Amino acid sequence: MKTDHMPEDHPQVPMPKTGVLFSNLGTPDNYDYWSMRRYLNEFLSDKRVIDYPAWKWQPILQGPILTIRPFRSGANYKTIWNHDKGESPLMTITRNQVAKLDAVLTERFGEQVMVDFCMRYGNPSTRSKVDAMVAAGCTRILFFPLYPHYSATTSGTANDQFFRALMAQTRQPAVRTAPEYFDRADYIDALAKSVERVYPSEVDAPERLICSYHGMPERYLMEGDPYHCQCQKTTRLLTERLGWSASRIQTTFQSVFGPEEWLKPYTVEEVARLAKEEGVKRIAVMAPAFSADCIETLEEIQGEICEAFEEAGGESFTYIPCLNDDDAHITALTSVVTENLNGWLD
Ligand SMILES: C=CC1=C(C)c2cc3[nH]c(cc4nc(cc5[nH]c(cc1n2)c(C)c5CCC(=O)O)C(CCC(=O)O)=C4C)c(C)c3C=C
Ligand SMILES: [Fe+2]
Ligand SMILES: [Fe+2]
Repeated sequence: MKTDHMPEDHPQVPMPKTGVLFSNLGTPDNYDYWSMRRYLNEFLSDKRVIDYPAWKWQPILQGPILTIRPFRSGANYKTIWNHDKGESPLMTITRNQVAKLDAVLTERFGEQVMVDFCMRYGNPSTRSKVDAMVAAGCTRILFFPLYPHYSATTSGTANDQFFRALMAQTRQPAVRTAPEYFDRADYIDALAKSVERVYPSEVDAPERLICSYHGMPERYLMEGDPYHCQCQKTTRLLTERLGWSASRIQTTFQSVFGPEEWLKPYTVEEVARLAKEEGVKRIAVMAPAFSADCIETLEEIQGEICEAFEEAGGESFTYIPCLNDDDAHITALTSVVTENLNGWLD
């Protein structure tokens, strides 16, 4: 943008825009040892994720964990890798979601809105996308962590990284962060529709529907992280929306890491217990804490957790995919965005 009173050598001032920057967890650039090591090192060095003092944790992380885990996790990533695109499913799905959100938001608000995504760990980095938005003229940014539930280990650290990126800006934009949306009717409705696509009514339903949420150390709940309570509420609201009997739908937590007690019951133990002790033969599992399918759903749920159920005597295991780029999901996310742009873009 140029105006008459500007001297010839005045820096270019772009037309002001409003940015909507979605943020997901991040994923390795590849599944080889060094890509995995780089990703896990960044992730597991984050104090919001693992809060032990560095003098105690770093020797363990840099020693045994980053020697062994990159091989193990790399082998798991290889089984789910999107070889055509050369990237992990989390990356492909996040890009597809954000392309749809961009189309809807641009149709609604025109070229004054700029929509993009970044990752908390790895690429595209939060810093690079904040730099790009500011350079493109965004004088306002709505930052949107793509997690339905708030946890300091996910949304909290995503926001931290956003604020770190702002520290580097000469011309800081005005900013907002989007709130969690675990109890919104449109998000619950999107979850319910994903169940009803597979089981149109309770008559068709399996003996149990397991809502398996990513876990975290129990200690974090005691220290005030609201994630556990928000997960429980999502299951309750989903049960009410589906109209199924409450005893058919359960909450469990997966992906235990390290020696501490994590939120319970553990999914892998509960599905085995159901088969062994209650004689349950048919279950379905869904993962409402994940906005996109990823290693934890495609490999852990459909691999390890499914095997635990079948080895314990279970016969039918169905995985209900995450909301990904479902239309109902895009509608729910668009509503959260438009509500949080209120007064900026109408
Ligand atoms: C070690 C502590 C971890 C905590 C606490 C944690 C919380 C947490 N994570 C998600 C969402 C995702 N996690 C993913 C992968 C993943 N998570 C951890 C550890 C913790 N997560 C690790 C070590 C990994 C890497 C995979 C592995 O090596 O096994 C992913 C998937 C990434 C992908 O590329 O597909 C997501 C998404 C939530 C919602 C959450 C909240 C409590
Ligand atoms: Fe995780
Ligand atoms: Fe709780």
